[in-house]
Amino acid sequence: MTESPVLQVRLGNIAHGGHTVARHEGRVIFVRHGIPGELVSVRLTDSAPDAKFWRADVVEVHEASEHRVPHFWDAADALKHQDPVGGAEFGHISLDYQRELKAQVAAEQFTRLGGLKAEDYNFPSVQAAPGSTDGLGWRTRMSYSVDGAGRLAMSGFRSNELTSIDSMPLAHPAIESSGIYAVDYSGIDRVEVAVSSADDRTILVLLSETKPGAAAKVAKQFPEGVNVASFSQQGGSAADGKGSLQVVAGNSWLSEKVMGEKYRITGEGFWQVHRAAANLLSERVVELLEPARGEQIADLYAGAGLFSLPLAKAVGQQGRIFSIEGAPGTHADAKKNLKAFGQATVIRGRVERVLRQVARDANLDAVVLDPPRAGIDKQVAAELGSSGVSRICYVSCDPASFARDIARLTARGYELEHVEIHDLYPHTHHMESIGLFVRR
Ligand SMILES: C[S@@+](CC[C@H](N)C(=O)[O-])C[C@H]1O[C@@H](n2cnc3c(N)ncnc32)[C@H](O)[C@@H]1O
Repeated sequence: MTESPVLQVRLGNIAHGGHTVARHEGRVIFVRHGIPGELVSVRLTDSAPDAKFWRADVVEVHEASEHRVPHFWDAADALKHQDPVGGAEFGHISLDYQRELKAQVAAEQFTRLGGLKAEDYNFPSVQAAPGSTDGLGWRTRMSYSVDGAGRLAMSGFRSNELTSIDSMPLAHPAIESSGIYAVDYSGIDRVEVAVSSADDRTILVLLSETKPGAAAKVAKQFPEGVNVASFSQQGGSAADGKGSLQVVAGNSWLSEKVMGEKYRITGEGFWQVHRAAANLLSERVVELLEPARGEQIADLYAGAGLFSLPLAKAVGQQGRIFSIEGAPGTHADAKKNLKAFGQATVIRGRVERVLRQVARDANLDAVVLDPPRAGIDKQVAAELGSSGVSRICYVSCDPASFARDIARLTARGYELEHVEIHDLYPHTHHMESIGLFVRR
């Protein structure tokens, strides 16, 4: 096998996706694991002669940034491993500077794709989430592969090569101390682990079997009290209704508590990952949207009803909430979570298909949008525009699709009145934005 070429480059600005931008003989190279301003050697990972740009990973640092710190996790350290595991790609940067870089990426996306003007806008800084100050231990949900020897493993940043692991410092301490790394997972190909942030203790392990009966054998190795469910894939995931969950020990769901209300979340159903996220986002959505008694509000991409529930409380019995979610398992959770609220209509369906009818039947005062990474469909922006709804609160986990949707909503008569960014994914390049749009 021939080794990929190594070049020496000076790293430029940060780009969306967590790369820094370098140039070599006129060609742009997107470089991982570096910091703007550093002089580094990089190994080319994508370098087709006719490609518009190349990709590369830092392998040696000649002039380090003042913001460089030793990576907290050996398995993810690009200076120690040619194919470090993914999931902590900013771990070599000080936490404060990670946030500064994220703010630069967001401002660049908001101006370039969103059409906002820097002179008219006070672009937000990125706020630390409440809780830990070192950015570790925040993940209440983890997903692992299993290697050929039956051990928990993660894939390389840029490959499917598995590296077995015996810790993941971003995982919640209860996950780290649950004994999951000492178990033999033979006959299993994926392991999902979740901890309830209601008590910071109750663990649910979801096992995807390649061999029938393997989950029961694995479950015997866990300490008492760990909930275990098996998940058999029939061409999909439990969340899209194509698989089935079976309890092996305990329950196949976890309880959560947010703003004093209880939620039930099944196995693969969606729930926010950062331990502070559900509370923080619910509080901010309610504060920004200011729901009033008697109002009608649609919660689109509603998940298990995280925002629908406090909104239902705020609008009261004279108001109406439409909670719209596409994944059957998550929708079933939303139905249970909102059962006590007669003012809530819980609808299973794709927003693109359902919104028009809801907007026609109701008299919507406000909308919450919390779409997946791809953002909202063009048609959804058009329907919001013609519905005439006066306030839209948009929660986004991707600044590029959010910026594109800022432009779409602006073109449909909305103005971005407020935007804020939260660091709900420390030590990665990801960030969570919340925007409030008002009708002009
Ligand atoms: C980022 S999550 C937000 C969920 C919820 N707001 C929360 O914070 O817990 C996005 C949700 O949208 C759902 N979803 C994705 N695409 C959808 C679509 N086209 N129509 C309806 N729901 C969709 C996913 O299943 C997921 O539950």
